[in-house]
Amino acid sequence: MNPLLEVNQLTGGYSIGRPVVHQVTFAVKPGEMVGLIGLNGAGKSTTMKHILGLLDPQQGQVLVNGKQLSSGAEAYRAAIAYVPESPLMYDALTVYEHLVWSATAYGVTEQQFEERVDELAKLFHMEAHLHKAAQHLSKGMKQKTMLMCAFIARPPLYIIDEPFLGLDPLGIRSLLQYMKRMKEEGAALLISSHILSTIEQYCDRFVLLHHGKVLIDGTSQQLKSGLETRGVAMSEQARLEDAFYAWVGDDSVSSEVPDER
Ligand SMILES: Nc1ncnc2c1ncn2[C@@H]1O[C@H](COP(=O)(O)OP(=O)(O)OP(=O)(O)O)[C@@H](O)[C@H]1O
Repeated sequence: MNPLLEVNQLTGGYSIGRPVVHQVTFAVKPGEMVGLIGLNGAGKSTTMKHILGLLDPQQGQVLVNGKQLSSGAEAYRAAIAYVPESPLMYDALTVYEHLVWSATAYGVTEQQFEERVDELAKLFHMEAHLHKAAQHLSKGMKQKTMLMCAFIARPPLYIIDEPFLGLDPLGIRSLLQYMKRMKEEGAALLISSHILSTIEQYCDRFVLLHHGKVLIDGTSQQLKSGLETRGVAMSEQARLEDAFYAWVGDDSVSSEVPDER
C-alpha cells in the first residue's frame, strides 16, 4: 500500500542556513499509527509544521497522497486534520460553532455532521458544554474541542501534537479508542507524545528524533533490537521508555547513527 504521508530527506526550520531538522525521512501508510518521539527540542513540532506546509523545506520534500503542497494546496490541506499542542480557539465562538466551522471547511454533509457531533460529544463527555463559548471552557475542554474538530472532518491523515495534554484519564481513554477506530477504518495517524507508556500500546511504529535527525524508525521491538546490535543489552521486559532512554541518553549510541539517512 502506498504511504499517505512521505517525508523525504527533509531539511528545514525557521531560518535559512540554520536548519533544525536534518534529512528527516519516514512514511505513514493508511491504517498506521506512528509515534513521533524525542526529547524537548528534538524537532517534532517543526517536522509537523513542515508537513502542514507552515514551513517550506530547505531541502527534501513532503508528499501527502503522493503530491506536494505546491501541486494543489486545497487537496493537500483537505487530506489533513491537525491538532496543535495548545488549543487555538475563537473566544466568542461556542464548541458547537467551532465544530460547524471545521465541518464546513472539510465539506462534511449535514447528516454526517449530526451523526458525528452526537457521537463525539458523548465520547468526550462534552454534551453539557457544546453551547459554551470557548472563553468559558477549561483547558481540557478546549483540547477536547480541538480533537472533536479534527474527528468531525474524518480526513485520511491526522497530525496530532501532544494529544493527551490537559485531558483527564477518561478523556485519554476516549481519545485512544477513537484514534484506534480511525486507524482501523484506514486513516493514517502521526502522533507526537512524551507519554511513551501510553503510545507504546497503540502505535505501530515510532520515529525517534534526536537533535533534528531520525535516530531510528521502527516498532518497539526494533528500537530494542537496534540497541542490541550497538552493544546495549535490553531485557525481554524492557519497555519503549527503556529503549528511548538508552537511545537518547547515551551519546555513544546516538553518535553511531550516520548523518545521512
Ligand atoms: N518559532 C521558532 N523559531 C525559531 N526556532 C524555533 C521555533 N520553534 C522551535 N524552534 C527551535 O527548533 C528546535 C526544534 O523545536 P521543536 O519545537 O520542533 O521541538 P519538539 O521536538 O517539538 O519539542 P517539545 O517536545 O519541547 O515540544 C528547537 O531548537 C527550538 O528552539
